[in-house]
Amino acid sequence: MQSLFAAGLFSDQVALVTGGGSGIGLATARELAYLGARVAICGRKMDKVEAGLAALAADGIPAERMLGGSCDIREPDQVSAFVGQVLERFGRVDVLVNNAGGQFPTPAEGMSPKGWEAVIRNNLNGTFFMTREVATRAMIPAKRGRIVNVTAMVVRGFPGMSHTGAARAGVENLTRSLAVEWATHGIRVNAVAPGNNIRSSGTAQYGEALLEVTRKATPLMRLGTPEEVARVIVFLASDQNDFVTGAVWGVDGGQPLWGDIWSIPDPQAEAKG
Ligand SMILES: CCCCCCCCCCC/C=C/C(=O)SCCNC(=O)CCNC(=O)[C@H](O)C(C)(C)COP(=O)(O)OP(=O)(O)OC[C@H]1O[C@@H](n2cnc3c(N)ncnc32)[C@H](O)[C@@H]1OP(=O)(O)O
Ligand SMILES: NC(=O)C1=CN([C@@H]2O[C@H](COP(=O)(O)OP(=O)(O)OC[C@H]3O[C@@H](n4cnc5c(N)ncnc54)[C@H](OP(=O)(O)O)[C@@H]3O)[C@@H](O)[C@H]2O)C=CC1
Repeated sequence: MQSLFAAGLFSDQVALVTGGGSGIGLATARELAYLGARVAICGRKMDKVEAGLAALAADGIPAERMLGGSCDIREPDQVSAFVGQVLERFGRVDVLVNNAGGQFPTPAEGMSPKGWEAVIRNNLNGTFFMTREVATRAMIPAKRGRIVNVTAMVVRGFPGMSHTGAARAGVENLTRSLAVEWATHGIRVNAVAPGNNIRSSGTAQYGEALLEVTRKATPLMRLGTPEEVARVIVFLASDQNDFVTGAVWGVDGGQPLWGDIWSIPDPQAEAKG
């Protein structure tokens, strides 16, 4: 593996990456580990976490520098237990990447209260629970930390997935609040918003036809990769970034600026039959 960043940039540091068993999370964990960090990854499904650990091992990361566990970020008890495991094993957390998340497509009018709540819990509540746990137990006592929240490109709303749009906007606002509240604790808090155009294990479920729609609505006329998102996350998580906090950085090929992204039906065309 080659990296844009200086070898050893994260030596002696510990990084916790939620949803680190697949996609953008795994690409981030790989880059951090390659740069010397000890990495802890988690997800709901242990088989995915184990596949992630195996991928890191295949890239030459020694077993003593990684830890994987099952943890549903929506459950405060599981979050507390996992953070406890990481602290017991590695003794500190320098970097937290809140990458775990996801949703399902549905028109707002057909969304049940449980469906709405499931996605808000997954993306907004889970991010807050993990952040608070890591900050209070590791970063605030150490007077040092870098948090990077992975959101989504929601500047034009998220028609067809309004629950996730609301949750991600909430995380962006949380990013700004905590950047100010915790500046005096030596903690920087930023967010990375991938465009809805990154080819990953996550977007595979949307199918090639929708991905083609989103590709054509991207000025750079291609889909992005998990590694391209990971590089921006890693920069923000590093000591090379010493004056950026409370920022939301898009990695989207210019998608917010141009093009019709959403394949939702045109209500007027529908009315005409
Ligand atoms: C239309 C616009 C599409 C534009 C497409 C553009 C191109 C792609 C852009 C993609 C951008 C984003 C990419 C990504 O985020 S990648 C990550 C991908 N991974 C995921 O998104 C999967 C995550 N999903 C989950 O983990 C779970 O589904 C979730 C946590 C969200 C819910 O699981 P949970 O176990 O909590 O939920 P329950 O099964 O208990 O159900 C609770 C209620 O929610 C309703 N529900 C759940 N899943 C679905 C579904 N797939 N479809 C419809 N409804 C769903 C369910 O019905 C429950 O409600 P009710 O009991 O009232 O029925
Ligand atoms: N790819 C894209 O185009 C875009 C992605 N994003 C966001 O980027 C992030 C990474 O997505 P991507 O890599 O593409 O997709 P993946 O589906 O590969 O990654 C999501 C990861 O999060 C984990 N996860 C989901 N919910 C939970 C939970 N409640 N607790 C713990 N872990 C959880 C999943 O593991 P498990 O299922 O085992 O829990 C999985 O490893 C997500 O937040 C996604 O919504 C945003 C915009 C666009």
